[in-house]
Amino acid sequence: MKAVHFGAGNIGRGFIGLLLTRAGYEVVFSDVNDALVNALKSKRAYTVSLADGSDELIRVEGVDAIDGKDARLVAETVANADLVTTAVGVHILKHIAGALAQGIALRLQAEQPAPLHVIACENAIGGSTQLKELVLGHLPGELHVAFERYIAFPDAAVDRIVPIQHHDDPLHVTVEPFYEWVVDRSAMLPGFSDIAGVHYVDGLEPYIERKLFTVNTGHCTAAYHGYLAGCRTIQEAMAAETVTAKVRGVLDETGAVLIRKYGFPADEHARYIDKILSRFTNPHLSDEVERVGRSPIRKLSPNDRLVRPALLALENGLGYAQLAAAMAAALRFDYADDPEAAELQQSLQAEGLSATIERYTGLAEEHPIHAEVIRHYESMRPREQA
Ligand SMILES: NC(=O)c1ccc[n+]([C@@H]2O[C@H](COP(=O)([O-])OP(=O)(O)OC[C@H]3O[C@@H](n4cnc5c(N)ncnc54)[C@H](O)[C@@H]3O)[C@@H](O)[C@H]2O)c1
Ligand SMILES: O=P(O)(O)OC[C@@H](O)[C@@H](O)[C@H](O)[C@H](O)CO
Repeated sequence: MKAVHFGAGNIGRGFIGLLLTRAGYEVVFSDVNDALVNALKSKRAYTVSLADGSDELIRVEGVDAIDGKDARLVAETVANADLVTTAVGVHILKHIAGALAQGIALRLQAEQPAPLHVIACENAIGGSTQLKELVLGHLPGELHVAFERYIAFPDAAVDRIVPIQHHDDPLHVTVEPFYEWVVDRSAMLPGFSDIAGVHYVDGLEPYIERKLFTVNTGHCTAAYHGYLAGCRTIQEAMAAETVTAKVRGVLDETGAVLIRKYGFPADEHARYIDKILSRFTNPHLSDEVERVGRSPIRKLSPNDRLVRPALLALENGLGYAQLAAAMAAALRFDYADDPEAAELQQSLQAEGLSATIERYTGLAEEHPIHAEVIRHYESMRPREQA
């Protein structure tokens, strides 16, 4: 069985590639980073270590790579694959959709096309569904019926903390021991053999919302407040009581929303939160706040980890003050090397606070959460300069 995986980065190598090879797939990575592609092509293997204090090295074999800039090669590889996965970043999906569509069009030329599953492993609600819409936009109308019949895009939730890597070996990756990959079975075609290690469910929404609004809401809260407090890593941020209180605060708010919406038992959800907090403080990981806070425009967008749970809280008469404080801290994330952070700072300067909140969060000036974000923003100071 052959899988094409878009994105040979941290989660691509440290989670999806590792799990798929263990499940018996040959994995061809498609990436635009020439150094990564060349190293994978020449070594056809890489190593993974677990951040658990052990020295164990896991060797991943049965991998190859192709140049993601070569659309024709990508399409041919997709045409002959049994599975396609992605971990490129949700904002990059539009850039891979064209070559993926070409590969799908090639498959659909066969008299009896082989079914294909495409699973986007991105931190987003409905990532595969978003990719499906992008791919459909590249396919002529006469292929749409066959496309719906033979190509499936089950949504997924993926969870494993993989920081930016700093090793001499550019392919080596250190990952936390914990992992979870949940896939929506209801969107799959008949006859698909389960991938060992994947948890299939019939409704993904509770899983993706629980993951995004707990792991990722808590994580970005630690990153943004930690950044303002001058912390370098999430581990440092979680050692600061003022930051952990804010992380606990947002997780209480999202927890109340999740319990109300999905009926998770409160004690079970409390254990889920504790487990996540212990993952953030893993002493064997060093995860920079700039990685976890990256792309603040995406993180402030209406359907993502801050605004969406705050809207759900408001709708249900629940609290959202700490979520609003995390949004305010995101607006103060002035890390110049992050293009989205730079754009936000520019908008704050040029348009002012209220217009920036409205433009990027979708919360209009008269919205109660908007006022709460302003209140917190004004009470915060910019990052202490080193
Ligand atoms: N790192 C984590 O802890 C983690 C955990 C769960 C989910 N995720 C999600 O996984 C995705 C990837 O995150 P990451 O941390 O691995 O990022 P990363 O930057 O390490 O990896 C992304 C890779 O995609 C490649 N890429 C960019 N444009 C491409 C293109 N057009 N075609 C092919 N490849 C392209 C990049 O070169 C890079 O190697 C994101 O959506 C992220 O939210 C990350
Ligand atoms: O990848 P992002 O930018 O959506 O979020 C940053 C981190 O919170 C994220 O990568 C986590 O490490 C990951 O989602 C854990 O499963």
